Amino acid sequence: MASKATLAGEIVSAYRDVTSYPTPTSADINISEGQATVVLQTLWSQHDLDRKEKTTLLRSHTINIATGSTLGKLGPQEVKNELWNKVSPSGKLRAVVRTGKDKQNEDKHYIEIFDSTRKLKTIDILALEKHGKIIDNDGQFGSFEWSSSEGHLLYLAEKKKAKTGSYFDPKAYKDSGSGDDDLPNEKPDLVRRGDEFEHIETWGEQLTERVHPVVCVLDIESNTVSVLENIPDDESAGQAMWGPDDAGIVVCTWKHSPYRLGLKFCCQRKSALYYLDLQKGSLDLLSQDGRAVRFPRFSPDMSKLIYLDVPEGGPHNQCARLVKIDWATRNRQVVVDEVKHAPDLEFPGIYTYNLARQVWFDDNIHIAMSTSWRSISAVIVVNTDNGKITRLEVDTADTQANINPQASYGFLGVKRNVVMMYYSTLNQPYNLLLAQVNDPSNLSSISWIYPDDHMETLDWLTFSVLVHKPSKSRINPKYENVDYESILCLPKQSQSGTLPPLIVFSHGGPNSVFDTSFNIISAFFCTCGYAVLMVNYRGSLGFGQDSILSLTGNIGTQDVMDVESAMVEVIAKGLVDGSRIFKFGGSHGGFLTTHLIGQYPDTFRAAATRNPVVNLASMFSTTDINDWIFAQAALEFDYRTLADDKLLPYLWLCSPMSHIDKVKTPILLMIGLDDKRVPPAQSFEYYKALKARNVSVRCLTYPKNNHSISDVDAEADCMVNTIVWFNNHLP
Ligand SMILES: CC(=O)N[C@@H](C)C(=O)N[C@@H](C)C(=O)O
Repeated sequence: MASKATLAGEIVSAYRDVTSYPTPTSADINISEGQATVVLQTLWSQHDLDRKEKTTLLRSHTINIATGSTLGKLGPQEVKNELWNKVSPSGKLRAVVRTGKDKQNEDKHYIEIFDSTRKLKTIDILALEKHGKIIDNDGQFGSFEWSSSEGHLLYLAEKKKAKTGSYFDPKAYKDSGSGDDDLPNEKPDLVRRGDEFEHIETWGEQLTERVHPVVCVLDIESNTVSVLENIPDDESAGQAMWGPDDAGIVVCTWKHSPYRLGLKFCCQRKSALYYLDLQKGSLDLLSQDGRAVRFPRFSPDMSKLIYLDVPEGGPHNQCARLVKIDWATRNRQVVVDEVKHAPDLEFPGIYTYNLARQVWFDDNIHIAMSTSWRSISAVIVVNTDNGKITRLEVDTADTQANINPQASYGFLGVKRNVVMMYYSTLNQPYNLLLAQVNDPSNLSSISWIYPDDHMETLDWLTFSVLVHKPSKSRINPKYENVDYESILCLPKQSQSGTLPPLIVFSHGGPNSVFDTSFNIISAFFCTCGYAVLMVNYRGSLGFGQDSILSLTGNIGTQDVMDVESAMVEVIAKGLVDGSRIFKFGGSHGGFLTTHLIGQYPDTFRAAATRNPVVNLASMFSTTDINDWIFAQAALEFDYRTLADDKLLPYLWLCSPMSHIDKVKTPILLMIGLDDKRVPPAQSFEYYKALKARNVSVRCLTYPKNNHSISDVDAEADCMVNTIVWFNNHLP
């Protein structure tokens, strides 16, 4: 791999290198009772820079679980146009949701059923006109589940939309009964006249196609679809699962009224977990009032249901509780509570944006999941009877395994006690690992199987995790003991012995976290000769709920100073060149970037930022999550709240814009023109203010890109331009 890339061609090829490593996204295992051979199928995501898209790759490993030997490998092969692909509980059938277009270029969704030798049937599902598009595995609403009898499929789809037309269209009628229209009731295909331009509320950033998801059941025998009607019409449904004996379903819902607030990255939204009894048609609330819910999962014997909850409202991601419902009694019990403070390496609580579909071991007692544990992504096994938590990881004393003690792990699922995971580090791309764990209460002597040869270690990057204690003046009096961390990545030492320039990288959220997993951006910056300091300032996930709460009401000061002091500590170690410092980060990380160049105008050579929050006062009325501003500013929010004359001065003072007159640092602004979270106007406001002050600013705009600017070509352009911008400002 490259040493230092400086020319545009070298930078591009460095980016190609670091994006050539795929990331595992899901796994499925086929294992028959009593058999030693398992077939592990994994899906991976990889950038294809030439096709300008992310490709989904399927890999298949046949493994003898007793000996650990890999008997065969297939793939990677590309998977296209599949929304879901799921094997039935017996392993005999497979259901696929496939997308396509017809000759008129209209969207098609097909459900295809296979057995082991042939395709049994294809159902043209949209042609049935029962609902809109089927929802994919979007991490928010989508689920796709075989019934235990294998006769039905449960999934989420958009509610069927009424057809709308113009007042001037002779074929259009209005069915609301309020207008002056003659409405032939027998008309099967009503078209609502005059509603064609009605505003449609959506679930916001990255969920702009989600309006009103409903639960659907397909009867495979008769090819008929039922849309379940017992869920209140004012609630969108998601994450549906079959209950015991297929007699009902459990489902999460999110209320529409008074208006929808964005759901992406927002685990605290008002929501409920219900049981819908299909025979009685009744709907029972399972979750606790005032708690926001996610990820219901039944135990294999269907006697227990677990899910995660956090308080409703407040910061957008928080320490979650693991809750268990005993199905027979419907008794609800908190298995793992919120952790307020976790000194040193103690368990800091549960933090996750996702939960694997298969989390239960066969004993119906233990579950496994990924969670942030300070700056590491860990896999934990939880005893749901007594709440005992054990970390599931490779024993680093096992020299044969040769795994870095700071490695991050991700959990893919468990089936018949075969656990599927992956690990990686900042200098080692993702590797699979697998183990038979017959006694989940004893994780001490697990024989891990590595289905692939170990992925190479990238010798041009080294990293270390640093702990930072806030200095006396920076201690938060309400949360005195909260510390924080950063991860320092160093590029290969230059032959001349000169110290590398440093990029100070802050994450967004602010309630998210950097971990030691392989990170394309940091690897890329290091290949280009820069050291990277990834700062998990107070407020990051994985450090206890107190850390999250310590930041509310202190954004723009506590987080800014945490980042600046971590940087000063690292410079003092003499590992980086303190005279060549750069700042990078997006969203709330852009808020920190623009704050830092305003509050420390002589520190940074240049800065680059993606969709930065620059002015809370003007963002309030334009973002899909106006409550975010209130939560982070520790102000009460209800849906009627406005940024009025009392609040505006405060919001202004918390904002980077209030420091604009001090800014001297040249800055690159990268803007997703379809960003609903931090609308483009934020960056344009900053751009104009800098132009008017004669500060060097360059602005790149990415049409059809949202807040994450994650289209492959757009992301690549951002990364290469960032390094070119920094290189141009190196002395
Ligand atoms: C909750 C949320 O989306 N906050 C944004 C302001 C933000 O910082 N987003 C992060 C997750 C990002 O990196 O885009």
